[in-house]
Amino acid sequence: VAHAHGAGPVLLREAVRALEPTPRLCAPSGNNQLLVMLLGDSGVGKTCFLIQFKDGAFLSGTFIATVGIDFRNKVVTVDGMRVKLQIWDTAGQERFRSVTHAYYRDAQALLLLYDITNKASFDNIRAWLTEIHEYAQRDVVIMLLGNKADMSSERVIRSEDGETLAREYGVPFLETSAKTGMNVELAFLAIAKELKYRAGQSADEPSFQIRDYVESQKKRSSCCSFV
Ligand SMILES: Nc1nc2c(ncn2[C@@H]2O[C@H](COP(=O)(O)OP(=O)(O)OP(=O)(O)O)[C@@H](O)[C@H]2O)c(=O)[nH]1
Repeated sequence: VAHAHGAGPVLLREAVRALEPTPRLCAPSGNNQLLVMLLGDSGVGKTCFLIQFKDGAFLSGTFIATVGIDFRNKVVTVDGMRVKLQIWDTAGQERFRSVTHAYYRDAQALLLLYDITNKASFDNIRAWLTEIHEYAQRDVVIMLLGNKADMSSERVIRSEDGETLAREYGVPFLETSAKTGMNVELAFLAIAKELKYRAGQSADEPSFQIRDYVESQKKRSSCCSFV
């Protein structure tokens, strides 16, 4: 019997879905559809992050590990233009890597998550970036996200550590919470803006810097720590 996230027998839903073929994902159908992929270790909160963005809800309770790959669509408005995001939620578990690798090359943007309460998930970010450089498009937009920022009492990775790592790799960084929704929408909007800017870049358009945009828009805390 396989185990989900090393924490008990595989739940029925996972067992059933494991028998299903990997879903066929649509290729981009035009300039207004963007393919975004969520990556990171198992348990960092990728599925919850996507559900929070899509439905404004948080799935608490039993953790059901994603099998292979899943996706959701959401339309956002960026500078007055409707953009359809097709967001692929990948399984963080090692045993599904060969499945998810196959999809990297189609993604225009990658949200790479770690869990601020889990040091291993942060330490593994370098390995994830190595995989990204091996399998993804060279000009893919990458954003580093330190998720579960609501769990301040269990924090083991300081915000500065996330910022330093992101700076080293030249990618924007945000701390997020799939539970409270902190910075969740901002992460997707920043990516959509960056991709739209790249696609429509013209000489008279003021230059858009995703890192400056994220810095100016982000919420530093999910709650009331400075009140
Ligand atoms: N407090 C808190 N818990 C979270 C947050 N995000 C996810 N969780 C919890 O973390 C656990 C794992 O979340 P998932 O979204 O299933 O993790 P995942 O990264 O999709 O895992 P895999 O599918 O195995 O790759 C669940 O029990 C969630 O309820 C968050 O922002 N804050």
